[in-house]
Amino acid sequence: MNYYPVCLKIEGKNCLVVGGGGVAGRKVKTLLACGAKVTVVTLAANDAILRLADEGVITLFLRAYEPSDLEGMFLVIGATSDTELNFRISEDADRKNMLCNIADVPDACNFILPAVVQQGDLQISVSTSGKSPAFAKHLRKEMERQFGAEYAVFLSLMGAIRKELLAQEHAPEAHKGLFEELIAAGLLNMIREKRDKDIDTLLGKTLGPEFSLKDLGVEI
Ligand SMILES: C[C@@]1(CC(=O)O)C2=NC(=C\c3[nH]c(c(CCC(=O)O)c3CC(=O)O)Cc3[nH]c(c(CC(=O)O)c3CCC(=O)O)/C=C3\N/C(=C\2)[C@@H](CCC(=O)O)[C@]3(C)CC(=O)O)/[C@H]1CCC(=O)O
Ligand SMILES: NC(=O)c1ccc[n+]([C@@H]2O[C@H](COP(=O)([O-])OP(=O)(O)OC[C@H]3O[C@@H](n4cnc5c(N)ncnc54)[C@H](O)[C@@H]3O)[C@@H](O)[C@H]2O)c1
Repeated sequence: MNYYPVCLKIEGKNCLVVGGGGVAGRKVKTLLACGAKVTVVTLAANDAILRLADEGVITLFLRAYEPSDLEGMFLVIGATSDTELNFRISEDADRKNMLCNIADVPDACNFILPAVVQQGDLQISVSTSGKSPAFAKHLRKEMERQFGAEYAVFLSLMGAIRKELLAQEHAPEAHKGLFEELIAAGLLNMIREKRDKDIDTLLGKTLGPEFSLKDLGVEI
């Protein structure tokens, strides 16, 4: 079976995590990093989760899970040590057509989590379709060595250029060529080697004199 890959926008959305141990803590962290409004329901919570609740960053209910906890939630992640409960959460979510991930129980998930390489706005997700999470992690670590901080700067610059061009006119075909030219000319390498003068020359030649690192507000 093929999983359908997506990038979910969960900013401002209510997301529920059931469980309060180390695994739940990791899921809470990634949900928060994507701007979700996180609620945790758990019998007991570890220090990291208690601290987030004290700081008002998450909503915490220290009690057993109830099906009504799913009301108004965009997605649910189950990370409890109770196998029977994990399947019950999955069935409740299924009845509501909700997104549901139960940590380490692919049969109870309608989405699974990939290993993620993150460098600024660059995200590379690795999934083995559940065949080997350990290998997904291994590839993530290998790629983290390959994709350094220059990719984050490169995407800031490409994003700023693209915003400017789109504001000027809507000509996707013309823009596409310009982006390809910048990439083919080795802009990424220039950033890696901090060749700011060469970058300004390339931007001026390809896009026009009004394009420079300073004008675009990007520091390398
Ligand atoms: C990628 C990552 C993301 C995350 O969890 O956020 C993730 N698992 C990670 C680590 C990891 N998990 C496990 C090990 C021990 C070694 C091993 O078993 O390989 C390690 C390695 C370690 O910890 O070192 C145990 C394990 N995992 C699953 C099962 C059950 C089964 O396969 O049936 C069992 C056996 C439980 C048991 O023994 O009973 C199932 C799933 N784990 C997934 C994701 C989904 C498929 C992802 C894919 O398509 O590859 C899926 C299907 C569902 C899900 O959980 O979403 C994260 C790495 C993050 C990172 O570091 O970058
Ligand atoms: N993906 C991974 O990396 C990974 C690694 C280890 C374990 N796991 C899986 O995730 C599960 C959780 O792992 P953990 O290390 O965080 O376990 P843990 O024992 O530290 O935490 C389990 C949590 O579930 C809560 N809980 C139990 N019954 C509950 C109920 N009825 N209602 C609400 N909360 C309840 C407990 O209070 C506790 O906070 C494990 O059982 C295992 O299946 C996943």
